[in-house]
Amino acid sequence: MKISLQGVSRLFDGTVPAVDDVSLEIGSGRLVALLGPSGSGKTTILRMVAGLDFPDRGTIRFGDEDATAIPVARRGVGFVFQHYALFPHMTLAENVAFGMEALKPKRSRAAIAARVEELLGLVRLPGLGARFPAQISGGQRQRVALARALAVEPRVLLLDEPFGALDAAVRRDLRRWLREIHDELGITTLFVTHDQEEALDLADEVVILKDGRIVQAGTPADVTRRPGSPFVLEFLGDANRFEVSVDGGGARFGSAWLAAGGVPDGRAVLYARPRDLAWSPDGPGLPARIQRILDRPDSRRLVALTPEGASVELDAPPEASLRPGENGVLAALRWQIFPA
Ligand SMILES: Nc1ncnc2c1ncn2[C@@H]1O[C@H](COP(=O)(O)OP(=O)(O)OP(=O)(O)O)[C@@H](O)[C@H]1O
Repeated sequence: MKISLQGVSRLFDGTVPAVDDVSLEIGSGRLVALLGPSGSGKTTILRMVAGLDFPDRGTIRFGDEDATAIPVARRGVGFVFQHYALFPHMTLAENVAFGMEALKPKRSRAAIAARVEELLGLVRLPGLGARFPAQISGGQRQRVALARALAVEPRVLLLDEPFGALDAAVRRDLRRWLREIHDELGITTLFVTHDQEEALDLADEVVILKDGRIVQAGTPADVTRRPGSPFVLEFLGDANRFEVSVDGGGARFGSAWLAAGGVPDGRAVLYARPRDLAWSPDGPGLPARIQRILDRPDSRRLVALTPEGASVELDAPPEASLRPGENGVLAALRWQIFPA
């Protein structure tokens, strides 16, 4: 089921739109993430797709059908929200069966019981139907919430920060698991998160929002390799920012000359992520001094200070023999320049 939004706006108080002229297509069977800072309009878009809220302008189509004014009960969507808790007084099986009792045509009790067991198996919790929500972990509860959302055979699955309340390791596990389930079922899914890593790991396509507008959309590879603006570049991950001056297609970076293709002459901003800078004892680049060395399980990070007092972070190979206080140069391996 393809979903399309055309020129959708939502004004709550009539002044600043929470969602501002958003046009977006979610291809059938795709998993699309809405990513943006707090207040950028993600939840409002999701609620309008669900039929829990309605646009002031624009249309929402499900396939060829105009769904803009169809209420939630007739829209055929399943949702999982961070705080859309399971019913605590019901067993897991009763929670999953909850929406199925209202399905038409009516299912027999045996058919419902069989489907509940099948769904608990799908979310990798077979045989736990008799337990209560308090007797399972937070991660398992969100898996049951997904089984409950799937029980009504939705045409579309909507997830709003479903793993937001869980710790980092559990979130990573659930992310992989959700992707597997999605690949198994192929159900069109819209996922809201403010966690860049989650969106990039999980989605076929990432839609980045700011102040109710789409600032960039594309595959994870597109948006990370070709961020269209300083906002997207900074929002997607750690980046060092240097003020430079572009002159004749290049910019000076210490003693190095870096290409600035397409950027007009004048003041500009150069960005380099920690992995895009290398430390070397000498050679072309920006002079700096190592201030701190941060050894982490998956990387080694240097914090270096330039003579102007700017603090720069860069990755270094774990085996390099380096010491705080050492002088050297920052060499740029990859960079991006935007007009200031
Ligand atoms: N019911 C409402 N009445 C008035 N303003 C609202 C309402 N719901 C949301 N807003 C406003 O709309 C804007 C977008 O909110 P929304 O919840 O969609 O953002 P979000 O990107 O999902 O944020 P978060 O990540 O914090 O959940 C915010 O400025 C918010 O204050």
